[in-house]
Amino acid sequence: MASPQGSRAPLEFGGPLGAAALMLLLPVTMFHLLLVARSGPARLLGPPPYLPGLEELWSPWALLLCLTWLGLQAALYLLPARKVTEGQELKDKSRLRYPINGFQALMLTALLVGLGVSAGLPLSALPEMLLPLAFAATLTAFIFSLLLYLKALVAPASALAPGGNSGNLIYDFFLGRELNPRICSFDFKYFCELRPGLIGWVLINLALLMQEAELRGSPSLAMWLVNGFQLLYVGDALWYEEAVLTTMDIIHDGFGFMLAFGDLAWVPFTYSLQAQFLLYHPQPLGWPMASFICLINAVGYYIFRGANSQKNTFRKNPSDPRVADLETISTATGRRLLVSGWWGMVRHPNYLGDLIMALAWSLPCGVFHLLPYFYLLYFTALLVHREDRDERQCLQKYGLAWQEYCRRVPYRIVPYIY
Ligand SMILES: NC(=O)C1=CN([C@@H]2O[C@H](COP(=O)(O)OP(=O)(O)OC[C@H]3O[C@@H](n4cnc5c(N)ncnc54)[C@H](OP(=O)(O)O)[C@@H]3O)[C@@H](O)[C@H]2O)C=CC1
Ligand SMILES: CC(C)CCC[C@@H](C)[C@H]1CC=C2C3=C(CC[C@@]21C)[C@@]1(C)CC[C@H](O)C[C@@H]1CC3
Repeated sequence: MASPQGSRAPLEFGGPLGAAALMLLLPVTMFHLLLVARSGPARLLGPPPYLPGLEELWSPWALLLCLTWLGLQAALYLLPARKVTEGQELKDKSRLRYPINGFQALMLTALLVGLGVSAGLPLSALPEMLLPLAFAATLTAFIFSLLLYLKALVAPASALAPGGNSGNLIYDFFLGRELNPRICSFDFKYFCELRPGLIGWVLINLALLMQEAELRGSPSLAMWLVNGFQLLYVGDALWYEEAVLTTMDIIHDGFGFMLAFGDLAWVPFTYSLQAQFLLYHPQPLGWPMASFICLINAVGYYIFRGANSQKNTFRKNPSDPRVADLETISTATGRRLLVSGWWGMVRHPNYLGDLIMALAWSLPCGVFHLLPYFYLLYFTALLVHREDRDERQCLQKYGLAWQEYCRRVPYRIVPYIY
């Protein structure tokens, strides 16, 4: 099958073999983490405490809950939005329209959950259901990816993603064939990237905090910090929702198993690992250390937000007074590249801020277990790989100008180190 560009895009993620391995490895890792987090020794690198049988994984109630959650988030997505914005230009020169109401969905979910809890909804029972819920989410992601693959078979060539159309079934199923699968104006990738998984993540965190309060009288300081930091991160992503429209996931990647599983299962069940760990392994944390960790998170957030906002402002309007004085390089495409400000420090300052925050999310869990640092380790690998993919795409897009940028700003993520 020809790629939509006529020539085949180079294979990523180790080709079909790498894709097959990841499809197996990612769910296995997620279940390993869920099992180990609740075990006494909580050893990241040891074997799981036991292997759960199907009766422990499969629950029709969990599947129903998972589908109800998706239905609720879809209904909130369809509510009137404060703004409808246009995405990047597509190959056929058209632009898709996207509702900007993610933050509103977060607030309405908080309201509904608050009403539910005060009416007796047993939210603190959620942690006991994490295993069957994760299984239901994985199953849903798998079936959803299958439907997306089938939908792509009847999509016009112009709707296909640059990668994900190699002709190899496993590779294409993993990467995703269609760039922006939609039914009417409902955009599946945009919806999944920001709503059910991210909001589900903070809801699971909250349930863990409530269960800790039930078990020990009140939530620990460590649990408050993890909940607060991660709520800030999710709130920020939904507040600046429009920025996701320029990420490579939306512009470049198809919607397949990688993103469906990542969004619907991986994010809520592994990103909540620190809170899961704290429920079963309470950690003493004093105010001086807590203040220091808050400072680290604040520094990370400052860099992350500063860098992302600077680029987004510049891309929207290069003459905006907040960015008009920054030094730039012209490119043959007509777009310019920032070479001063945050983007003159390293080539991905936003990744640096994100990694500093990831460290702050693990530190409340102490330094005697590796498990709560899983996110930091995985995220470092993800961002290094992502940075490499982005560099290749930018080199292709900007050619000599990108080489000049790399010469002027030699470090990728960490100044003087990487
Ligand atoms: N928590 C998580 O699991 C994850 C979080 N993230 C976070 O999401 C955010 C978005 O990340 P991501 O989509 O990977 O990438 P970026 O937001 O870093 O976007 C990269 C793009 O920015 C543009 N760009 C690069 N350099 C410059 C420059 N000097 N001047 C102007 N534009 C430039 C290029 O696109 P163009 O020129 O076409 O505009 C490039 O393709 C980040 O903060 C990241 O940390 C990302 C992945 C996972
Ligand atoms: C499981 C796989 C190895 C990879 C799955 C990757 C996905 C989990 C991530 C790909 C890009 C993401 C982004 C975000 C969350 C994680 C995924 C979906 C954000 C929404 C997180 C908040 C930031 O402010 C914006 C991010 C955009 C990219």
